[in-house]
Amino acid sequence: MSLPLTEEQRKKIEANRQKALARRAEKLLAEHHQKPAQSKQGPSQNLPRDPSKSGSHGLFFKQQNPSSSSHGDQRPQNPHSFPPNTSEQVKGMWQRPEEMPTACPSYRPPNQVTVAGISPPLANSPPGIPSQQLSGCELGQGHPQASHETQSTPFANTTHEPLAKAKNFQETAASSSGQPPRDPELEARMARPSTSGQNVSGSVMPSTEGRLQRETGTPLHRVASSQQGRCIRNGERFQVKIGYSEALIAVFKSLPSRSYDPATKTWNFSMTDYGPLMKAAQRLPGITLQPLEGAEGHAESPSTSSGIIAKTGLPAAPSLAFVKGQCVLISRARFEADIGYSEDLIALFKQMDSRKYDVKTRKWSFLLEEYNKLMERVRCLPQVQLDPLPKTLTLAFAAQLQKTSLSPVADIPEADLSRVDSKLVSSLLPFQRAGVNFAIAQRGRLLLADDMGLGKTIQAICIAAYYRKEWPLLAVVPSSVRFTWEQAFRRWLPSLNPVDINVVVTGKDRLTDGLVNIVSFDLLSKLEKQLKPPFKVVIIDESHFLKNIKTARCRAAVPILKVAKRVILLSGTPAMSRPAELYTQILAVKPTFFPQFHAFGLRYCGAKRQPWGWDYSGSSNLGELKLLLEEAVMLRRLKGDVLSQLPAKQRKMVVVAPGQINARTRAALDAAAKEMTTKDKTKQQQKEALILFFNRTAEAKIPTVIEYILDLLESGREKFLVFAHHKVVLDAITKELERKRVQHIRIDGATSSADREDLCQQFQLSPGPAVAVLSITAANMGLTFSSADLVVFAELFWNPGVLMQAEDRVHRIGQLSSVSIHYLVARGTADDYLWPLIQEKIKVLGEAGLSETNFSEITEATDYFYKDSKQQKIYDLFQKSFEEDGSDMELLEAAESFDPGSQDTGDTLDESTLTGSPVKKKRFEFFDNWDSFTSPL
Ligand SMILES: Nc1ncnc2c1ncn2[C@@H]1O[C@H](COP(=O)(O)OP(=O)(O)OP(=O)(O)O)[C@@H](O)[C@H]1O
Repeated sequence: MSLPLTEEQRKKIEANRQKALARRAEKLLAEHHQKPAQSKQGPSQNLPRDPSKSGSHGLFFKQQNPSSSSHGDQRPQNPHSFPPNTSEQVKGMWQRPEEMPTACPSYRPPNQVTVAGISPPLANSPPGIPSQQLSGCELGQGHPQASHETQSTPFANTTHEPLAKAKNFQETAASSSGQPPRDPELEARMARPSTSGQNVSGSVMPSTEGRLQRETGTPLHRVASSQQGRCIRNGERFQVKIGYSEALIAVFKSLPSRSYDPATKTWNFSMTDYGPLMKAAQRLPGITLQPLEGAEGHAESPSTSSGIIAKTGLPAAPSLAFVKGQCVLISRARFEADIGYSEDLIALFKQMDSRKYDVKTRKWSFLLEEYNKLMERVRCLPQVQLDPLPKTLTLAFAAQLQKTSLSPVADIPEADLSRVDSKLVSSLLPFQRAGVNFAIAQRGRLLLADDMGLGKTIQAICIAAYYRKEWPLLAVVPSSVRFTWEQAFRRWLPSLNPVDINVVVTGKDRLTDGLVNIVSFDLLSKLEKQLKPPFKVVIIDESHFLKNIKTARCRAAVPILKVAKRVILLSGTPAMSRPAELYTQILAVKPTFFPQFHAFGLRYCGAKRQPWGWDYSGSSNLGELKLLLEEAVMLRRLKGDVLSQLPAKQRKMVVVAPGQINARTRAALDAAAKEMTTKDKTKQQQKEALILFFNRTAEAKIPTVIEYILDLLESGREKFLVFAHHKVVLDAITKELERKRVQHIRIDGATSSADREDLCQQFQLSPGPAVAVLSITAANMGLTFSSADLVVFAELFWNPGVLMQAEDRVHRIGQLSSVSIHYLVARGTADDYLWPLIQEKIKVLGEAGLSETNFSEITEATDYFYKDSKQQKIYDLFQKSFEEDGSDMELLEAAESFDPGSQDTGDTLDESTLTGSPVKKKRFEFFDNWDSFTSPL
């Protein structure tokens, strides 16, 4: 379940983000002023090849300079790059089609001339050059009184790919200065009066550029500013957004319908002036004006509006507008050209058999099998730059590029699972079996991102078991579920000898002792030196824990994953707020896809260059990212997709870490257990001992319970119920939720009836994350919490009827989902006896037809069998005590009044105990709706 943030939360998050950005910008600006020379010429800060060695991988990367590194061109690789000798063609100002390279034999664009040299010069600026970054350029600065200083283009902050054809030329011309490429012929021609005698350029150049030339002694081409802008339709009029250019303003002023809006500092015109304006703009050196989107067929488009030309007296010039765009994948079978208007391009598009025009988006799309043909022909249009699909995509969809399969989903073969324990294979639900097939088709490297509770564990164990010959296996899991994983291995792989399972509990344990080795994220970073030789099969549970490369856990895990042969990542919420969070997980599964973050950031994180570096916190091309992930990296099914295969309730026994019970509590527990089995005790004394044991159990479980709850929140669980019995446990949970500022309600024996209903409603209607902390005995009836689909029992209770009633607070009318129930069971505590007792009772009820569920079949297998007579005795005592009339009351009262502080065990509940685990770190920040990102387009 994943709900959107409230408006208030969004605002708060955005405000905080802006503050952080502003602080960072200030700091970097200050640094920049202190060391100007260094900032201009300092060594390039390339992204490291191995992001795991980067110290700056976070939401924002420090300023990079990809242009100067070996991987400088991190733009998508063009598999169809131009032959080097074509650079000469674009140096010349006027390029006739018949002079086109023979690489474009079939296509003849309409007879026209093009200005290659006026491609946006700043497109060549490497992302790392700071000169434009600090200029604070804005869109729409065509103010008549604007400063005459040379300004960067409004697009200076975007990463322009230069005309591929002009690459060599541009690299040499612009590499040292970052200035526009030189083309004397172009300059000479541009300086000539226009054929109409209306010397638009000439009227401007002497006054600005000529003056600059005189003052600086610098040739024109060195100081000429480049401006890129665009036309935006606004009802019957259109607006021009572009930086300041005196020449252009002169053009604007020559147009009859001109109007200047001081508020937006932009000029606008009626559509009758569109054609003349575009033509005049094309004649201005360094000015590139993107036409109105979807201007195809517009009677007044530049090259067809002869009527307008006659009206204004401007010459009939060929279409010289430079258009730039990119190819984007829109389905497994089709790609789209996301590009502005160009008559030639449209003519070319119309030659494609599979063309489709979307009137809504005004974009053309084609089958992938026509991709290569289209790209080849587009290269023949010098005034068009259509960036190819990233190489990663063309490789991932290679089959479709050859011959498009129109199937909306990939055909995945059925894997032969005969080598895996039949118990496991026969238990797989159909969608789980499909998950295993997908994993094996991906050669054991995938991100299994099924919704929570869909059984990622059983699938992961099956996939790992398929590669059993390559074991030993490493499973890296949150500390709170290490023993649950141990249980799951035992349950699903009976062929695995339990002694071969090694659960790493302390930093002194060996990581490689077992055939199956289970370790927490935090211990992994302490034990990483033991990882040689590397594990070939690795499972990472809750892999979103690795989203930030700066963390020790991620730095420890990523290198292991890169060299492992099989990598099984599991997460119900791989990214909670932004695509950048997916990067490390993609890197782990497919290290070759995006070896550098920057390329990923540019394509999918809406990377923006800021004065202080690159901001990767946004998102872009999400549909394409989803397709790529689904094709080659990730499998995600939502509960709703497979609801018919799920039971109404799924119970899970979570074995919580006994390692977190401190020595003092452990001693108290042992003493209480001993007390129960001491001979010659009266019945009353035995009962008192049992109550003490039960109370000590509550106290001992607190840290692990809290860790588990915080893990759930970090994993994106938004709304759930936590039932506990002892006041001390309820208090500790609510205190921690308050500390972490998690919305919560509490209903216990002290809550009035009126308040119960209000609190319940409050929880039901709460849009964001919320936890209901409930007393097992006071809130197990009469309340509806159907807006949650998860119930956690922090404590066990001896009466299964009460537990089931409590479960049914979410499993009731109004519940549309399958409900998950997690029972937290702590080894070495009263739970060892309560858990089998509960199961036994349910079995009896089931046999009598009084219970539709059977715990032992639905929940994880338990290995609670009593090895010695002492344990049997305790079990018997539990059974006897809880079956006798009145025992419940006695125990309830004892639990209510239990105060560990009064029994000199307060140290077990102090802050350090509660927060000594990794949970003390900031656990979650955003709960954006991941599903809106992954849901079908
Ligand atoms: N095929 C199955 N047969 C029996 N039990 C199953 C099956 N699949 C899942 N379960 C049970 O469903 C419960 C939830 O499974 P699991 O913990 O693997 O889900 P998950 O996808 O990892 O959820 P989360 O993301 O919340 O951890 C477990 O108790 C598990 O044993």
